[in-house]
Amino acid sequence: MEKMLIHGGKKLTGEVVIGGAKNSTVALIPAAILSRTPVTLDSVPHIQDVYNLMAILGEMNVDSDFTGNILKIDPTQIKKVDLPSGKIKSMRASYYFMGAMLGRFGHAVIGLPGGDDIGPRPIDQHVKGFEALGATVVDHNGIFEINAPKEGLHGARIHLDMASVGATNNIILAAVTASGQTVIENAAREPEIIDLATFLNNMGAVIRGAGTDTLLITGVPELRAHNVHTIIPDRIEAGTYLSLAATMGEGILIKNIIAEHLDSFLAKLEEVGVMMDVNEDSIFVYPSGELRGVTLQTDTYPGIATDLQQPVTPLLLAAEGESHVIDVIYPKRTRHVDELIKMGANISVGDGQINIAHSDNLHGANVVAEEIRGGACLMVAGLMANGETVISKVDNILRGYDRVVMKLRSLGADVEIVDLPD
Ligand SMILES: CC(=O)N[C@H]1[C@@H](OP(=O)(O)OP(=O)(O)OC[C@H]2O[C@@H](n3ccc(=O)[nH]c3=O)[C@H](O)[C@@H]2O)O[C@H](CO)[C@@H](O)[C@@H]1O
Ligand SMILES: C=C(OP(=O)(O)O)C(=O)O
Repeated sequence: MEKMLIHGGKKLTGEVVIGGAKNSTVALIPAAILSRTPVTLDSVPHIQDVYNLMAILGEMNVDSDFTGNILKIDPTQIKKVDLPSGKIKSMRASYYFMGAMLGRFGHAVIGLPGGDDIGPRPIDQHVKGFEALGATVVDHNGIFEINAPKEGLHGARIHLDMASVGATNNIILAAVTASGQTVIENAAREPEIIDLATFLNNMGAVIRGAGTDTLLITGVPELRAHNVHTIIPDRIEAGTYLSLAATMGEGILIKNIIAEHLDSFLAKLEEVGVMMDVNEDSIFVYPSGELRGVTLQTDTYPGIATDLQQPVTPLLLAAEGESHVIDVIYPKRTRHVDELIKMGANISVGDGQINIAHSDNLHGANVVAEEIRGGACLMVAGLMANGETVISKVDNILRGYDRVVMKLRSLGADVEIVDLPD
């Protein structure tokens, strides 16, 4: 089995360039099938999720070519196919094919991945949105069959019970070609939603209000791509390298960052005592001096992303005093805690929060990346720990971190992917 082998304890220096946002990319690729003309995406990250989405496109007779950072998608020969199993079950974001196929064909059969790795992830708000647009949705034990009425989808007013990123994007995908106007209230405001809306608007869609909590969508008959769309930088990848740089860096420049997307996280890093120069599209992180424990609570955007609470944990282990992490989005996102304890970390879960005490003697261990950000946390901890760390289920890291081994090695890390028995 492929594992990540780390010999930790080495100080790191140099520069790293952040890739395109995974959470934009996994929405933009399904969105491409709404176009009647070929689509070109730039700044596409080299991550397993992209390769899996390309395989799904292939099943729909949609050719794609990924060279350098450019992904070309040709949906002109697309075929309406049901996707109950296979690659579609390899990632959560497959659910975007529901909205995209509903918008393109008025019909979708999509199997969703089972098992929860960060706590419950219902899609009731996606379903509520599709139904409001006139569709019928039947759940055949995890395979969702969705059909538009004979006359096609119609605009509707939809109030989301929570500001769900996935539901907001999925409803956008279905509504852009519905007849009439759709209003999404309590919409998610994440930058990746603005990226999707920009991409669709450039193809002729009419979406107003992206980035606010109210979206107005006026349906158009069809979409056509004309321009290359450049994906926004991955703020979660950036936050992970910021945490690493503050923990183990001897001066690291992180390039291709939109600092505004990380505002609340950067403020928290400053509270910890991290010294940074925030420039127009890069951040330089100085070697850390004294670091202080803090209380960190996740929130929807512009709050601190749940996807950063695990990657920042090693930094909090390095800080003096106690830290507390409260994840209100995914309270059960704690699978990294037992693994960190194997490495000698003083960390526990209790009272609905993660309690972290200063741990200055982390040691290497055999640990498991049960999910993407838990895996990123173990990777940073492994780089910090003395001795050898072996991370299994490394595919969970590789599915969302662009060329991570190459990037870490360029900073001087001793890290490689190796084939080791379980
Ligand atoms: C591909 C992608 O973009 N993934 C991100 C997206 O996931 P995803 O879009 O799946 O997350 P949501 O924003 O939908 O989930 C937020 C919260 O709402 C709940 N909920 C959501 C939908 C629903 O129908 N019913 C419901 O109860 C979820 O259980 C969760 O507690 O946003 C999450 C929260 O920022 C991030 O951790 C993920 O990295
Ligand atoms: C949970 C995440 O991703 P996904 O929604 O793709 O599972 C994540 O990126 O942290």
